[in-house]
Amino acid sequence: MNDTDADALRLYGQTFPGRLLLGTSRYPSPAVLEAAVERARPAMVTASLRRQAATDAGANGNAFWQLLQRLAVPVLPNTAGCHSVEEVVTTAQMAREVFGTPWIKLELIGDDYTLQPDTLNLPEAADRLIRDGFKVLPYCTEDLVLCRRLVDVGCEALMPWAAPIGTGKGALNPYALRQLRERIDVPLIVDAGLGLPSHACQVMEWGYDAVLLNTAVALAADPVAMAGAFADAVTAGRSAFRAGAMAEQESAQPSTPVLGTPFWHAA
Ligand SMILES: CC(=O)[C@@H](O)[C@H](O)COP(=O)(O)O
Repeated sequence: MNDTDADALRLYGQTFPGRLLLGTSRYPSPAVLEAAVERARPAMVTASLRRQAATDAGANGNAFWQLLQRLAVPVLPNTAGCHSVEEVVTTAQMAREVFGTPWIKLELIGDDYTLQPDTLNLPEAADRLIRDGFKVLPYCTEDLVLCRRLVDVGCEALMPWAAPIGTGKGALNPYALRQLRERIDVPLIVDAGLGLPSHACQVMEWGYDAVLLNTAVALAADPVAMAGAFADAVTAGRSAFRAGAMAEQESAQPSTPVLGTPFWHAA
């Protein structure tokens, strides 16, 4: 086992080869999506039972399923568009049948304008899914108490947002995200709102375990190149985290200390 294998992402006891997860919506074409996935080699790709419709990326339903199979990347179905616990449970059960996987990205939307998760009902939804045998990755906010509650009901990994979905703003609340990283022991995947590779690198430097993103790649002028840039940024951020960052200083510190007498004055 080399160093990379030893540092592999582990979720619910399963090992993944990378730390970038990619969404599959809003690409200019299925061919571009395929090329972006080949470039980034994501650990998982998300798929929405409800939204992956004929109009999405110009693909019809069947073509999309065939494309997913060609990609040969584990699929993470999501419950995008669900507004109640009952809707979540039904959608997740259908997704399990269709995609043949117990993995589910739990999305329970509480506000249609901000697409903010319904933080009050999320633990109940997660609890129901876990009791039903799902491996649940809940899309949540950076609220520490909510995250603890999700862990309490059995979530073995969480997906706090950086910013609202599709905004590309990067981490809006660095303080809370860093606190969360320090206070929660399960793997944390930053999901939503990352717009630049530097945003992804930053959260990885803070010790986040992975990132999930869609819009920043799909809507880039060159999605394939941007997929590669994000993959590189995630790797760099992880390496920096493992290397251990220096402590910030409040004042200048000479990087070349001046000690003793210069050798040319010594004689
Ligand atoms: C793909 C997916 O699951 C999205 O719901 C996810 O939240 C990505 O967000 P961005 O599009 O902001 O990257």
